[in-house]
Amino acid sequence: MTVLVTGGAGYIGSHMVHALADAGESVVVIDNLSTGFTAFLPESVPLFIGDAGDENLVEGVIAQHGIESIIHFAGSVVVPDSVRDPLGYYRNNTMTTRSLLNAAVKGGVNRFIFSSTAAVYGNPDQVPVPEHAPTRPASPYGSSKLMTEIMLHDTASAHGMNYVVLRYFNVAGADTKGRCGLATVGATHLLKIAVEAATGQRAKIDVFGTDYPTPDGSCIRDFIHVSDLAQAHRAALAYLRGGGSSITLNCGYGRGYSVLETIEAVRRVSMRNFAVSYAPRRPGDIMTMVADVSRIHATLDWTPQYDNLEIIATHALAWEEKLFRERGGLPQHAESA
Ligand SMILES: NC(=O)c1ccc[n+]([C@@H]2O[C@H](COP(=O)([O-])OP(=O)(O)OC[C@H]3O[C@@H](n4cnc5c(N)ncnc54)[C@H](O)[C@@H]3O)[C@@H](O)[C@H]2O)c1
Ligand SMILES: O=c1ccn([C@@H]2O[C@H](COP(=O)(O)OP(=O)(O)O[C@H]3O[C@H](CO)[C@H](O)[C@H](O)[C@H]3O)[C@@H](O)[C@H]2O)c(=O)[nH]1
Repeated sequence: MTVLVTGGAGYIGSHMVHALADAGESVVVIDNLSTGFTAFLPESVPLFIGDAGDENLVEGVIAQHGIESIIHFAGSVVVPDSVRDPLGYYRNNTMTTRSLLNAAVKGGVNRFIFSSTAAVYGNPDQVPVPEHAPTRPASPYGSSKLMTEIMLHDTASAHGMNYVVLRYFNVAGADTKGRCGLATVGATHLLKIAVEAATGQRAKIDVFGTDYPTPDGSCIRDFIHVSDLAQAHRAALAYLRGGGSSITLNCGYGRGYSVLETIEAVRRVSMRNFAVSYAPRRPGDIMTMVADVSRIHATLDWTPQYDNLEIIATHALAWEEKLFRERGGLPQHAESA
């Protein structure tokens, strides 16, 4: 009963690996380390450094380790990069998953959990967004994930596989034991930028757009703590092991916070009054993105532990302070100090 985690050395994947290992599961990782870190992994977990789309590698790992389920995080994740390099995103997200699925089918793996994204919805007509909302991705990143969802659905129907697609909303926070967190150089996530400002690595944070028709004029997001997200995957695994049929689920808390509220939360928990400046809207931003979470709660045995913006901000800050200390107090990017 071994679980294969692709992209297990990355931000979310490493939390998944720790959650599985903490629960006594047998787990192996395939990661090409393009954006991952070996230091995030427990020493007891075998790491195969290679491509999740390398069918020979995957078939070998499936056979050698008796893989019963695959949790697939490996991929490229930066929305603006996908606009510049759509074919790179279709290769590393869509084509890689096609090869991975082919190896899974050949190896007889019939449980598959896939990291999808709220970006598949594009600009939603209704908020909170239910899973049956129209999918109109506004970027090649979102399209590459939606194409993968479709491919997974067809493959599962043809080959007796069951899957859970998890559409993540805004993932944030870090492991409470400090074992892993967001360390990607150049990450642009709001909470990451805010904690970089709070630790003095940035002179200020820009708020992209304060003229939206929202209560305070800034965009609204549904933040989910990365450790709760990992536990949602464990619940999805239990659901599939219990004979659950294929399903797509939103992963969020179902509650939105504005960009300004989020920055205020980081100021409060850090007790540092870093500068905030108002900047024009960021092209392509969606005004309000909040998950309808009724289906995930009706389907999975999952109770979030960290559904609180200040707790998420506290954990993100603690992780950033650790990274900053380890770099000897040097900012992540020379240009941002
Ligand atoms: N972070 C978010 O807010 C967010 C939101 C929605 C969905 N997701 C999805 O979650 C997954 C994980 O995202 P993350 O934030 O942890 O990103 P990440 O970049 O930290 O992790 C991706 C991991 O996959 C590895 N990888 C990339 N391509 C690979 C390949 N072809 N073969 C093997 N390994 C490969 C990288 O080295 C890295 O360890 C991605 O599929 C992403 O699209 C993330
Ligand atoms: O320095 C910053 C950074 C972000 N923002 C704002 O904060 C909000 C959130 O931005 P993020 O970049 O943190 O996240 P996104 O909502 O754009 O995208 C994230 O969530 C999506 C799902 O909703 C996708 O999964 C995507 O991969 C993931 O990065 C946006 O309004 C953005 O304009 C700022 O104002 N200043």
